[in-house]
Amino acid sequence: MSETHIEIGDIHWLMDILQNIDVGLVVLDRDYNIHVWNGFMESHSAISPQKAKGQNLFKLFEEIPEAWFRQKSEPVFQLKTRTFTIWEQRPYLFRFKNSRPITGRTAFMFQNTSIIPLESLDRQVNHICVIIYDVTDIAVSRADVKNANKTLTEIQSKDPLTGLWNRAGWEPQLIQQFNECQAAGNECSLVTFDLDNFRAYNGHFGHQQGDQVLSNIGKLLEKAVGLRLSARLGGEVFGLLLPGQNGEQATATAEKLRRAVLLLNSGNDTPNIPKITASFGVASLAKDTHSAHEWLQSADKALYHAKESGRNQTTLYQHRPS
Ligand SMILES: Nc1nc2c(ncn2[C@@H]2O[C@H](COP(=O)(O)OP(=O)(O)OP(=O)(O)O)[C@@H](O)[C@H]2O)c(=O)[nH]1
Repeated sequence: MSETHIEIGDIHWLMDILQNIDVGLVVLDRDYNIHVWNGFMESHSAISPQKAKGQNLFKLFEEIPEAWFRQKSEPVFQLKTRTFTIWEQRPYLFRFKNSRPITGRTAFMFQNTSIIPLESLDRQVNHICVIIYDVTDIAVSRADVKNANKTLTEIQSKDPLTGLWNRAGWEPQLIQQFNECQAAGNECSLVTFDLDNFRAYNGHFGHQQGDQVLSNIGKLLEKAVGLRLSARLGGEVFGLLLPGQNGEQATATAEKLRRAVLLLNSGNDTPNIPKITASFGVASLAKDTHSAHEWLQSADKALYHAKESGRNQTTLYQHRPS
């Protein structure tokens, strides 16, 4: 076999590899006209090499932002260095349909690209090669992990029965309100409330109906102050923040809620049967309230007082005169 014969064989193999390799290969000249368009590009774009060759890249693919792509390619021509684009910055260079069977949930193919200089015999770079990698699997699984983390955070911070924050989810809101209102000198009040004799209610009506009551309380709170500011702090204990309300106004809001809780008994007028009622503690934010924790403790003390005074009532925490 002569040397020339082997070289021709090599080129033949190289052409085969170029055609069949599972990455996109595109050679462009300085005017961004296409010189090479391999099998990967043909099968994903449905444009044959015959049709692609000689065409201007930006005319053939109008979705490619010209200024951005030129900025990525010019250093390759001028400095003979490689440059890259990654899917996190721009999901794709060519808008190809996603053809992956497992990660088929995304409509398009995520791509990373490398742009490499092609030197001619006189060492000039008049052509560049754009290599396109399909990274859809990586991008989709990264998005799956992100979504799973989001769901996990939600599970950890939300109460599934009422849809309200749980204590862990609510604490950051409480701390934020505390910090913001203290810094700005704005009024804000905190209310905690606890269903009365709920053990007896559960004992009489069953746990499932007890759950329904808790869920209805959640709806009342969502309607009254919204999901962001209210929480189920524990079994039958709830909390809500009332920005802009001083102690007196917050007491009026708590009383309104207390009456709304009473309305959950409609249809249950029989004497000696447990009724749904709740006791409320209100604490306005005072200048000498040192922490969100102390604020919550003040509301809890007021709630304890309401319980001790006979339940189904509201107590406003009395700050020491300054
Ligand atoms: N149905 C239901 N009941 C719950 C849930 N979480 C806590 N409870 C019930 O709430 C009741 C709380 O009982 P206690 O702490 O004795 O309080 P109480 O009976 O409400 O009495 P006071 O608070 O003193 O008025 C218990 O019977 C718990 O089982 C829940 O998710 N669903």
